[in-house]
Amino acid sequence: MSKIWDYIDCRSLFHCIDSFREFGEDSKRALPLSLSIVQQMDDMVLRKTRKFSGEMDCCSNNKMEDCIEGSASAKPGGGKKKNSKTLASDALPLPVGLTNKVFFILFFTASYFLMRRWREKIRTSTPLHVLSLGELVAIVVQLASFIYLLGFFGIDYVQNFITGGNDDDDVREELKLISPAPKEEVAIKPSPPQVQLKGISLGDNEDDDIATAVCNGTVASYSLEATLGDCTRSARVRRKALEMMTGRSLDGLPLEGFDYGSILGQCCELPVGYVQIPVGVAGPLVLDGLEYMVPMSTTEGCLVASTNRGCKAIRMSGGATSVLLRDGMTRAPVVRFATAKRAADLKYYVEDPNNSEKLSAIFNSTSRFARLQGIQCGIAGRNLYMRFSCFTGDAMGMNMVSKGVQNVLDFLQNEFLDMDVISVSGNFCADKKPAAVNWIEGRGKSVVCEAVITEEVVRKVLKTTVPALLELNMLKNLTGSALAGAIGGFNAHASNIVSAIFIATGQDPAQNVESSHCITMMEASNGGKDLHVSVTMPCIEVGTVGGGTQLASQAACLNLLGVKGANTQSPGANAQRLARIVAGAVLAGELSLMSALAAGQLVKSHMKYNRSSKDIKAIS
Ligand SMILES: CC(C)(COP(=O)([O-])OP(=O)([O-])OC[C@H]1O[C@@H](n2cnc3c(N)ncnc32)[C@H](O)[C@@H]1OP(=O)([O-])[O-])[C@@H](O)C(=O)NCCC(=O)NCCSC(=O)C[C@@](C)(O)CC(=O)[O-]
Ligand SMILES: NC(=O)C1=CN([C@@H]2O[C@H](COP(=O)(O)OP(=O)(O)OC[C@H]3O[C@@H](n4cnc5c(N)ncnc54)[C@H](OP(=O)(O)O)[C@@H]3O)[C@@H](O)[C@H]2O)C=CC1
Repeated sequence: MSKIWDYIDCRSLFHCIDSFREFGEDSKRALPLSLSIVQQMDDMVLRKTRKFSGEMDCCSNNKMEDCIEGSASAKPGGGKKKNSKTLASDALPLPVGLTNKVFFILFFTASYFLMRRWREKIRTSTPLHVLSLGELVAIVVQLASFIYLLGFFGIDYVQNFITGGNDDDDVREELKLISPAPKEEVAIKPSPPQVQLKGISLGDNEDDDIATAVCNGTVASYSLEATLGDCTRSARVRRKALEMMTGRSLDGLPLEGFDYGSILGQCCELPVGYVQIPVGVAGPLVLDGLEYMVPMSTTEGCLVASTNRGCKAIRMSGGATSVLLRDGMTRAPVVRFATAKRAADLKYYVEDPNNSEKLSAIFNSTSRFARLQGIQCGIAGRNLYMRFSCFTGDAMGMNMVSKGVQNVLDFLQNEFLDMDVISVSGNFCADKKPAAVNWIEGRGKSVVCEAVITEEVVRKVLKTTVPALLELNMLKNLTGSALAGAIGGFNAHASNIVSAIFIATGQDPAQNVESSHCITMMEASNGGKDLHVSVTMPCIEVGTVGGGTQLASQAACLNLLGVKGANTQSPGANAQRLARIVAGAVLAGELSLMSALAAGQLVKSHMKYNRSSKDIKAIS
């Protein structure tokens, strides 16, 4: 019996039963009641018909992962099977809805008529089997409509019962399409052996046929995962289609050996393979009394060697120390009012300490970890920019802070009805762009890292002198950058180290822009004998959960550093440690490159480690 409950909306059915009771109690309401029953049954019919017509286009109406679940579990031929189902009503020339209405009205009217007649006969002691013409007609009508209704609802149920409920599975699949399921299940769903796609005929080599359909636009490339239910196969088919479309080979771009399920709905759309970037390791980096082997993913020869040399210099001088100055990710929406006065009203409202608790509660309710720290406002005419800053635990936090900001905007919209939300991001944040606001106020983790390098180490390991380094730093990193009008670029190559660690550990590489903001200071220490070197980096935007950090290779690199995943004891501690490591590695990189430049070693070293000695002509 549970099968039919799955099949028909229970609430509608109970409603129908209630209506039946009412019908018996008050026969005067027979017609309106039967019409309302018809309406309710019609809703059921509609749902049932939708199931067969396969009209639900999950990819256009639902989130990708929602529809993946449904289609990933679809049985072979799912779609076609649904289309080819035959209903009793198919035999009729009228639309299903209208036919149903007619038969329901006939059934209930005939039943009502017969019940009244039989009650009359019982009262007057007339034998029940003596039938008038009207009663005969009513019985025929009742039987005919009963057979129709049984055909529409009942036969299908009986068939299901006999065939083991295959069709029920279809219904469950349809329900799965509507309700999102856990992502993990999506990734591990076994692929169906055979697939039927609407409008294309599949031969022996299904993948080629599907690739052709992608090429000619019959099947959308982005819907392959949902349709095939197999992420690797989807990437293979998409890749084949791409080669067919462009006439260019993708040989050399690996396909196998990657878990495409792990990027679905989180890291990359339309995958056709993956790029291999080598990972080198520099270290040990001695930082805050601990040793780290730093993974760096790069194709710039010399970079890892250089950082490694810097690590050696730091280690031999007793290690580096770091300080975390602040930790808060930012997002700044822009809203517009009719006047600058109204924009200022909102500015005063969000800056009023009496409102901060309320706004924090609204923001914080969107996450277990996000905690609003403050809102900094900037006004341009009648437009208000609110730079929200929030703690984001071990996540880099952009999705998290955006979600919180959206919630606050929804609240503010009710308080300031004339507020026009232009965009959840108004560039006063500022994400992935060089901007003075980040350089001055900070974004993500602000870290300063320092070390005192002994004169002996400068001479023996770095092959230069303290005075040469002091002079170079002043003329290059400070004066030269000032002349260039730099914002946050008062360093030699912080972005080299930041990007390499970002790629290795699954950070968002575009955020290397502001994460590389850095001022490198070199000052004389111990009476001018030794070198005090520091890097101050106000915007290191890193996380150990979310984004690419969960991918196998990147997670392995985080594991190497001892900061993989969420820190359960102290949320945020892993991400903060990673930020300190980034700063420490930048310190090492700065020391080494600056020394190479001071010693006139740069070109020579790059000729050795960064230029191929192979015959390029022969290779290409
Ligand atoms: C290449 C070095 C390190 C040689 O430096 P060296 O002092 O001649 O090397 P060494 O053989 O004497 O070895 C010293 C230490 O360096 C390390 N080291 C040495 N070789 C290796 C290696 N193969 N692999 C790993 N580590 C290496 C290693 O720690 C070694 O100690 P050991 O282990 O022998 O006791 C040096 O010349 C150097 O650092 N050059 C600078 C290269 C650099 O930093 N490139 C970055 C890219 S430049 C750029 O993109 C930005 C730029 C330049 O445009 C920015 C700007 O405008 O300034
Ligand atoms: N939306 C945007 O504007 C932008 C997005 N991005 C992208 O955003 C992604 C990163 O967003 P981000 O918000 O960092 O990550 P996620 O969107 O993955 O959010 C982090 C998730 O991890 C959960 N979580 C579990 N444990 C912890 C913990 N200890 N600390 C923090 N969170 C934890 C959070 O829980 P809970 O649900 O309770 O918060 C949340 O669901 C990257 O892919 C990046 O490329 C980049 C720039 C802009």
